Amino acid sequence: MSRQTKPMVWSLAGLDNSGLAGQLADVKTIQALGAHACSVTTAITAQNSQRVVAINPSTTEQLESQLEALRELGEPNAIKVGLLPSINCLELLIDFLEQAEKSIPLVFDPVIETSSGTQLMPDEVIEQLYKLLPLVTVITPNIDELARLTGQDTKSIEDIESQAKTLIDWGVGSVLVKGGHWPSERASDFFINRNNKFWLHSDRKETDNSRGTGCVLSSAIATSLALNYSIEDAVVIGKMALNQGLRHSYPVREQKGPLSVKSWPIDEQDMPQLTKQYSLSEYYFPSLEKQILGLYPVVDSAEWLERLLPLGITTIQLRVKDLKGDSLESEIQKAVAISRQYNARLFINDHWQLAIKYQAYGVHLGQEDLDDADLAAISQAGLYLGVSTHCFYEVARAHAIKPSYLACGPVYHTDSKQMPWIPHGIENLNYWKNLMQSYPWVAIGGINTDRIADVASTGVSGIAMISAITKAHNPEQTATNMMQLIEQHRPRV
Ligand SMILES: Cc1ncc(COP(=O)(O)OP(=O)(O)O)c(N)n1
Ligand SMILES: Cc1ncsc1CCOP(=O)(O)O
Ligand SMILES: [Mg+2]
Repeated sequence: MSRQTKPMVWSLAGLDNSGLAGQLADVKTIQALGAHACSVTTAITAQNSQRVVAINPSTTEQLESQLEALRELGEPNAIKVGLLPSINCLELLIDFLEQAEKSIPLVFDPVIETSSGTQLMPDEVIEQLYKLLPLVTVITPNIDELARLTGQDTKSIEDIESQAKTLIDWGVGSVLVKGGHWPSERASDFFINRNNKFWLHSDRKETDNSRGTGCVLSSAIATSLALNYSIEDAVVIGKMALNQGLRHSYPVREQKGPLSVKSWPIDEQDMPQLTKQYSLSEYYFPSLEKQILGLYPVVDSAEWLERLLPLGITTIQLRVKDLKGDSLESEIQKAVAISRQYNARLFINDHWQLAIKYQAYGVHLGQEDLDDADLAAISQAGLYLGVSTHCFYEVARAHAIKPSYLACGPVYHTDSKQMPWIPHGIENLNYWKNLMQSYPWVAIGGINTDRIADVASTGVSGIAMISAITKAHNPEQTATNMMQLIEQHRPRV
């Protein structure tokens, strides 16, 4: 008997008996992403791809008994809320959430109308929604629903941003405005909460079979929250599930059919591009193509380059945290000169202006560095770019920049830098590398002689480290051993 426990996600939504949208779409998505789905059916809607035949809201007794039965199973790890067809249903949900022992992540897809134009949520419920909003972790309106909820016209990108902010002011934790119906080249969604705001862009998928997109997106977000992902990661995973679902969508009896989510995201083509402003950048960073970065020491002085480059190391990073002004500039200038002498790829950490000034090979930037760096200037100067990533949100952000490599860390525990991240381990390193296959990957964090064979076996392009070399008893000997181990263990293609 398997003892594996799965998180539990409730779909509190309307049943669409044609299986195109609503609760059946939710349940299929939740299960495909690895959680256990439970249902509280708020209405039985009789529909097919052409029309809505009837909407039969569940009675108070039916709702209460479903909640009672599920409550005895234990509180859910997340709830996806869809159609709320009556005031009773809204009030029972609010009571349940207020009486819950802990705060339950709640994703609200405010389905007001079907895509064919039939109103599903009565006006009296829409008017009372303000009572639910402070209990909502994330709401996922489309443009029409955003306009209806805020009572304003949504005519521009600025309107989307300011109306989403209005929902935050009314107490919602986060808002994801779906841009699927917005007349733009890409399908771009806007996210905002009190700490962050960004856009998620994906190419539009040419298909008529797009029934249930909102249900798939919201239940994928709920499942990701149940699996303990942050809200930023959860919306990226949600968009990936949606894109995957669209790729596998199918017609039903030659009529418009549903999306089909098959599994946890495993394909780079489903990864959205994440930008802080609406527009996507148009600059370009050089590709490393088939070049293998190999052993990639991260050092804090030019003197280390003098010691390590004669060993045949081809990639190195200068990461200076304690110098400023002239002494910093002269260290970078010296390091660039030595790297040229050995024809090595020198990445400068953080100090992109000086990297441009002295024409280093490349720059390595973390996510915080990206906020201030002039990426257009780095690109124009022809420098290679490496970007640190730790999670879905950061990978999506890096994907919008298309750097020369992506770094994944910490792979193991590290004492060289304080970070909020749990180490990825080899399994997650493999996941990221297999997911984003068009990029060379660099592994970093806690890598040493004992662990380097496992890391090299993943096929990453570069293996970066600080302490295993700079704190070694004999750094030159250690680096030489590690280069041999990489050579022995890296997969041959
Ligand atoms: C190869 C490589 N990967 C990750 C980092 C970390 O960069 P960053 O997140 O900017 O943190 P600091 O190094 O600036 O502390 C790196 N330097 N190199
Ligand atoms: C800068 C950095 N970024 C992710 S892990 C790390 C530190 C790597 O140092 P070490 O190789 O000593 O663990
Ligand atoms: Mg940095």
